[in-house]
Amino acid sequence: MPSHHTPYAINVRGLTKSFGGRRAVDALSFTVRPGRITGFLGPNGAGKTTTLRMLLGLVRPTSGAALIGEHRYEDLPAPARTVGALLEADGFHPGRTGRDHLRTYAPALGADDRRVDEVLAQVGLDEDAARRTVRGYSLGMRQRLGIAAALLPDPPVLICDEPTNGLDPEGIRWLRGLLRERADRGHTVLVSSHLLAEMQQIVDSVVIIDKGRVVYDGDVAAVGEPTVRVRALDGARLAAALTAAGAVVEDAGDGVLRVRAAGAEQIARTALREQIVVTELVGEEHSLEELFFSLTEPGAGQAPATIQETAQ
Ligand SMILES: Nc1ncnc2c1ncn2[C@@H]1O[C@H](COP(=O)(O)OP(=O)(O)OP(=O)(O)O)[C@@H](O)[C@H]1O
Repeated sequence: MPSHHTPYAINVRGLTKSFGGRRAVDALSFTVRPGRITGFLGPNGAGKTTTLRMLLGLVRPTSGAALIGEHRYEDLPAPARTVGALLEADGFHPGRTGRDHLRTYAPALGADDRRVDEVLAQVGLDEDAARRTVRGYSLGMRQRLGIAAALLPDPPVLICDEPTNGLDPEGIRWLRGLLRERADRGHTVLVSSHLLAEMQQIVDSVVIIDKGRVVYDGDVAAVGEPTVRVRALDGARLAAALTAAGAVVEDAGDGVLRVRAAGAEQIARTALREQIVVTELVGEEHSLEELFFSLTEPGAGQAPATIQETAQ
């Protein structure tokens, strides 16, 4: 049997799910690597929850595969110990205390009472909270309890659907630390969310889907990298000079160059040295939010974007 510490990638291959005649998930393919936090983003109805449910063996794919490592969830030797999942934070018995809730699940997951107390502490539910019935929990406390349940077996794969729901800014910071710690231990972490600004702070990679298809799959660091938009009378010569100086230059069409790895001042100095007239020079910041809307707004292209393409 694989040890708790065996890393598992998540492999989604040609995954399709139709409800009636409608494709909620449409030939989706992406990989979630261990040792990173991957965000799974998309507008309402994009197919995020359906995809996560297929990964957890709760929904049967129409075709394609949703694999943990190379196995379907139900074919894993110890699925519940391998994959921790936070789906919706309302599957709790309202009359049961937080601690009792975890104790109910613990034996099947190979966790003892000490582990229950450990995860309660990890999610910031103190002794008073642990003794209270879930009926009196706030949404944020329920979310923390759901995360505690997912962490009980210390699983190498953690899948969370909208984990920031109900968390205040402090709670979001705490969640970020918790997910980071798991990724740093080589675990696989997949988190779905609508909260793009927060996701940009939390995740390393992002898979954006829209209408059941991947529209972006890449590093968040590449999304946030600033670029400079330049227009010059002799664009081709300026591009060559900038490239020679170590910048990454892309022809954005319509006479515009998009430059990376060089600031506006360096570009202006290069143009001055080469005696090229610059007619436009604008710094551009790229947020995940901006990318998200450019890819998912009505009329946005459906082809999977590369980092180069999305910078245009
Ligand atoms: N059991 C079901 N029967 C019929 N249609 C469904 C079912 N589950 C999901 N759908 C449809 O599939 C599409 C994708 O839904 P899904 O919940 O996966 O999207 P989502 O990205 O998680 O959205 P949200 O952010 O709103 O939760 C939607 O059009 C939804 O109505």
